[in-house]
Amino acid sequence: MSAASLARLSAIAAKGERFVLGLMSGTSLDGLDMALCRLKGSGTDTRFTLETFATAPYEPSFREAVLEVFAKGQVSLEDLTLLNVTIAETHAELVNRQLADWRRDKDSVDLIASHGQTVYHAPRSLHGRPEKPNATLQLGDGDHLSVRTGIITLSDFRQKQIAAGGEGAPLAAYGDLLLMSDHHETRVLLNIGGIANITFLPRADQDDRAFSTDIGPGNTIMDGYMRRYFAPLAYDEDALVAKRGTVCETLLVRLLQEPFLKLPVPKTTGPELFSLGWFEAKKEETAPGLSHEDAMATLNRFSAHSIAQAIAPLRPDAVFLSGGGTHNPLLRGQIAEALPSVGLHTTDRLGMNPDAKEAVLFALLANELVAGDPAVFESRILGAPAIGMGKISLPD
Ligand SMILES: Nc1ncnc2c1ncn2[C@@H]1O[C@H](COP(=O)(O)OP(=O)(O)OP(=O)(O)O)[C@@H](O)[C@H]1O
Ligand SMILES: CC(=O)N[C@H]1[C@@H]2OC[C@@H](O2)[C@@H](O)[C@@H]1O[C@H](C)C(=O)O
Repeated sequence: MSAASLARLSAIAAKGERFVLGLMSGTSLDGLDMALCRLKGSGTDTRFTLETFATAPYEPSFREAVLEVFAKGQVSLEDLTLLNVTIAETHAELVNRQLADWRRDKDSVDLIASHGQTVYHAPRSLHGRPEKPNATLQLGDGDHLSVRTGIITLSDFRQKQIAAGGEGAPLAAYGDLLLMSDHHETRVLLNIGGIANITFLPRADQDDRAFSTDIGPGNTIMDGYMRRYFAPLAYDEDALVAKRGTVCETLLVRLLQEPFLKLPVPKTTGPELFSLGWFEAKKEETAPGLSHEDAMATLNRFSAHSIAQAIAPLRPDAVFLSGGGTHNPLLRGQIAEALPSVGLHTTDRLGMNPDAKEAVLFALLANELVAGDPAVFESRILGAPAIGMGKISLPD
């Protein structure tokens, strides 16, 4: 660790304005989201501008390598060890290429904020062993990213949150609270990625606390089904397949009986639970001969229904949508129909690009670690400790 790098870090912390590149690779494994953010100040005084955003799609071979271990109970330890480096090297290469594309010098980026790739999420509610801890594993080591890009990198944000008593996810509440809450409007921010999650942001005169929670599947089972039966398609673009099918009500009722959906909030989950295997077992029990189109129609309705069911009791004034599910017209339409008295918008309306939102949230967490005060979160978020998150890697 050189004194020069440490001095640079404290100079960055002291600046009035920082450029932070947020990196997010979610459960859909479609690519690396990169959000270059300009952040002024910190805490509730944070002012944010999205300078530019891009998603670099993954090569099929990279994606397959990740899928070898992704959300699996048993894997090769050698594969896992190699992937920790491969993911970081791949992300570093994508960052270097993207910065060149944007004609941004690396010295103009103060920090990288890297989420890494979740390969296994194991809160107690999922592993079911009360004597064991909450745990989660994100690969793509920050040291490799930092050395290969030459940029100070903050990474692995979830571990400290678990150490301080959380489940390590969702972390969205921290950023949403600082950037998106409103004095006069009770908001729900709904992100539909592989898994769907919400952040509840009560208006000032409400006694409730803010919280983030996973609520069930977004696209992950639909994507799995498409990859299995409609290869080489990786997802149901514009819901073309689901729109051709009819919902199987018996199967839908069976899917909605999943105990996770009834657990109190906040809670987290992942493709470890909501997998293609989970769905196919229930389909075999209730509707073995179902056509692929009907299966996709049922899955689409299931995501919409479980999402609406989680939001309705919160009685928000407005819901703001982000994530890849924003682009699925059938899913969006069904959510809107199931919540007739609530305005459903995308986060565009709040000045936030819906595809960039999660990458931005990690940039914001990095900004808080170097320049913020965790006390700003004290007693404000249910189930989420007031701490700064992220490990610091220096390039030399
Ligand atoms: N035009 C479209 N039509 C239908 N679905 C789409 C469309 N565009 C994107 N999607 C869906 O969005 C998914 C990608 O979403 P996103 O990038 O938000 O997920 P993620 O960040 O990987 O997930 P998570 O938030 O769970 O970690 C795709 O896999 C696909 O299912
Ligand atoms: C363990 C993990 O990576 N969880 C992700 C995933 O993707 C959506 C949902 O499941 C959410 O809990 C989380 O990501 C977002 C960014 C979060 O922590 O807020």
